[in-house]
Amino acid sequence: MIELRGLSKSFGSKQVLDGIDLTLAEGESLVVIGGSGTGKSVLLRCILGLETPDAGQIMWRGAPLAKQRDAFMQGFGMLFQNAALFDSLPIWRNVAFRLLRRMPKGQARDVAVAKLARVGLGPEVADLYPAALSGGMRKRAGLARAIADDPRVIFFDEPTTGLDPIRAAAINALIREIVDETGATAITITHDMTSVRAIGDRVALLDRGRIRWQGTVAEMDAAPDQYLQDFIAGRARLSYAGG
Ligand SMILES: Nc1ncnc2c1ncn2[C@@H]1O[C@H](COP(=O)(O)OP(=O)(O)OP(=O)(O)O)[C@@H](O)[C@H]1O
Repeated sequence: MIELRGLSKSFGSKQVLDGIDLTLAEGESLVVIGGSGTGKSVLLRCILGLETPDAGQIMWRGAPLAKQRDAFMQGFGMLFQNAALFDSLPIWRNVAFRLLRRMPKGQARDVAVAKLARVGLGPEVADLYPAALSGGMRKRAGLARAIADDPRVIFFDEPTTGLDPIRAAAINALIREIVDETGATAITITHDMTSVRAIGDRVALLDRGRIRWQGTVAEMDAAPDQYLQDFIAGRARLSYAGG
């Protein structure tokens, strides 16, 4: 459904992506992991059209994504790293942001309240402003916004950053349920191995601009790649310092 072929991107003399090949089937949940600064965000930004790759292609449903950008974005939802809610808008308007462009206010509000319920937030939250919500609730509201327009493709950017382990586990479980329920194709970027196991069908490890390893979550633990195993276990080696 989404296919990256030989995707490369440099900033000045720094080659960030160096020939990424990655295929994602419809309804699949892919988790991209990798050390800080390995280009995970740049990869997402290329798919979103916010960066122009130097080389390579991004295909969607068999044709170049760049030529179907509007159709892609219409069926797309995203949970941003820090939920990225608009502070000046009540929660329901944040959730209904896109819906308000194409349906009456009352109807958009009803959908927003239903999506909030799906992520475990009651109707009393709808009229609160983001500042009144805890970090976990903001994440849930961000998730409600991501699914408000029933997307076919969802990106989750560091979904558990800033949450305690129990709230992180709840968000991971909720994301997995939503991905299963909607059948949406999902790409998640994370450092959190608990998220990888909870959310992913497949994992791709990004290292020095390339996909160093990819396979199913089940294959990951037995994979004979030392760096992958150190990454999973959170083991440091001197050779990784600064890299
Ligand atoms: N617009 C830009 N101009 C110059 N360099 C950039 C730009 N965007 C990203 N980079 C560089 O590209 C590299 C990869 O950045 P990216 O944000 O994709 O890493 P990441 O894997 O998402 O890291 P983290 O896990 O820390 O969020 C970094 O060295 C970063 O400084």
